[in-house]
Amino acid sequence: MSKSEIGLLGLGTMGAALALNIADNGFDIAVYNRTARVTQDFKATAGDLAPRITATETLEDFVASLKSPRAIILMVPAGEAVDQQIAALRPLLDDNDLIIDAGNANFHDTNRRAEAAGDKPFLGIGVSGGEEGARFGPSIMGGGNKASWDRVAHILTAISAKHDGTPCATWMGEQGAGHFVKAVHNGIEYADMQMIAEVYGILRDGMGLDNAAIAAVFDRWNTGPLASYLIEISARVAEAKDTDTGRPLLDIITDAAGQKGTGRWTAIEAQHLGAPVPAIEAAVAARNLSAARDLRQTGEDIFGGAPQALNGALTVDQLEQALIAGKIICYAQGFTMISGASEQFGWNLPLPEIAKVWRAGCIIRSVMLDDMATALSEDPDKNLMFASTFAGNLKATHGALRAVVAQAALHGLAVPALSSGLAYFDTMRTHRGTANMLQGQRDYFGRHGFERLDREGKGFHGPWAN
Ligand SMILES: NC(=O)C1=CN([C@@H]2O[C@H](COP(=O)(O)OP(=O)(O)OC[C@H]3O[C@@H](n4cnc5c(N)ncnc54)[C@H](OP(=O)(O)O)[C@@H]3O)[C@@H](O)[C@H]2O)C=CC1
Ligand SMILES: O=C(CO)[C@H](O)[C@H](O)COP(=O)(O)O
Repeated sequence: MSKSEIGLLGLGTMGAALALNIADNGFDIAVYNRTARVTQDFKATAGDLAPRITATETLEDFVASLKSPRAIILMVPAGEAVDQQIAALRPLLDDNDLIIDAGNANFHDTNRRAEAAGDKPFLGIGVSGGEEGARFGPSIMGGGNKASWDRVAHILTAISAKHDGTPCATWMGEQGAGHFVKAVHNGIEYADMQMIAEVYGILRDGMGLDNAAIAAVFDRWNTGPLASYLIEISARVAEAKDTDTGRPLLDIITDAAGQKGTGRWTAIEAQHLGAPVPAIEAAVAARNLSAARDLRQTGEDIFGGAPQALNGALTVDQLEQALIAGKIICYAQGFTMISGASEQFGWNLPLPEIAKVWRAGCIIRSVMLDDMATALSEDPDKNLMFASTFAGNLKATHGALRAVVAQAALHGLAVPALSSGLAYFDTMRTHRGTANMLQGQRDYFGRHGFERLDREGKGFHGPWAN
């Protein structure tokens, strides 16, 4: 039997879809899964693609079924599972065989694994698009040794999404660069989803729209500047009916969000980098608070439920404008963070290419990313809010964002991501800020010293110093 060009370990939601995508693009692939029955079922249901798939039930057979030098994709949960599989595979592999971690790894882990691999090839690649993207074309953010990327680039570009014919698969930089970019992608995903959820809350609780009407609003927005995968699927979620009860699905989904950690990694790393991403931080906090359902019930019992009807205080068009502004502000934060990491880690991350690779296939794909790619190509170092296209958009929309945040506050409708975005925007257009007070306080209690506007130098103290 002829040997396969590539191997894939981990036939869960993403791995199975990715393996079919690889086979569908004409590559012979060997697969292995910890639970052998899953492998058997996978091959049995692969239909026309089955002849391209070699199903194996031991790691030894898996490795033996691959062409040398081998390339093996891991698609298992982040953390220990990746380390376990690397440890199990390495003794069976030759020194120039390539291991590719294609799951959502913390980039610090990827850096560590790349170090530990030494001269043995190792890549960490971020894959986005959910199950459908993995099956028919994900967005791929590669990281690690460039020569190793080049060995498999023909496969990764073939299986990736295409935007106007351009593959959405790009090498981002050494070591954990690909997983870092994927984490920021997911952080932006969290913020984008949170802002849509906040607007959904206003439509539902503030304006009294039913699910069908909310779906119609999202569908309409999906034909304008907000056109994106997340707006599109929000309409589908809003209109869905539960197959058991026939009730609107949204009405029976528990209001407690799960999370696997990528948004949290992004928020933590942003703090380390000193490149804050408040919209993403607000989105992570909102997920954490959503999970505290009992506590929220206690709050409602004590204070009464917060949401009140808006009685015409806002229009649906203002919500659309607010979401446009919030989205620009949130992406400006994400790209600023990427820029900070690029400098800090010496990665030279290609910001315009990152915007391009997110234009198709991934969860945050949207028409706006095309304009972002253009703006970043013109000046990758400029905060996106200040690029002429987006400055123009913000001038036209920030009034609506302000109205939405203000009316939401007055009517007990929590909008943490939108309001943090507005605060970021206002902070970033205020030259004379308020940190002079912080510096005065720090000097008062700790002799930390301050700089003066009227003199050169550092380490000045207030009159309390003596
Ligand atoms: N779902 C999504 O939308 C996306 C997920 N990802 C990332 O892709 C990776 C896989 O996710 P997903 O496919 O959703 O996960 P699933 O839970 O669907 O599948 C997990 C797979 O990993 C295997 N596995 C779990 N633990 C181990 C272990 N200790 N050793 C060996 N194999 C193990 C499972 O095998 P078994 O059958 O034996 O349990 C299964 O094949 C994760 O890193 C995830 O964050 C990335 C983008 C999108
Ligand atoms: O990477 C992804 C999409 O890009 C995964 O779907 C990820 O699981 C989403 O994150 P979380 O589970 O924390 O919501």
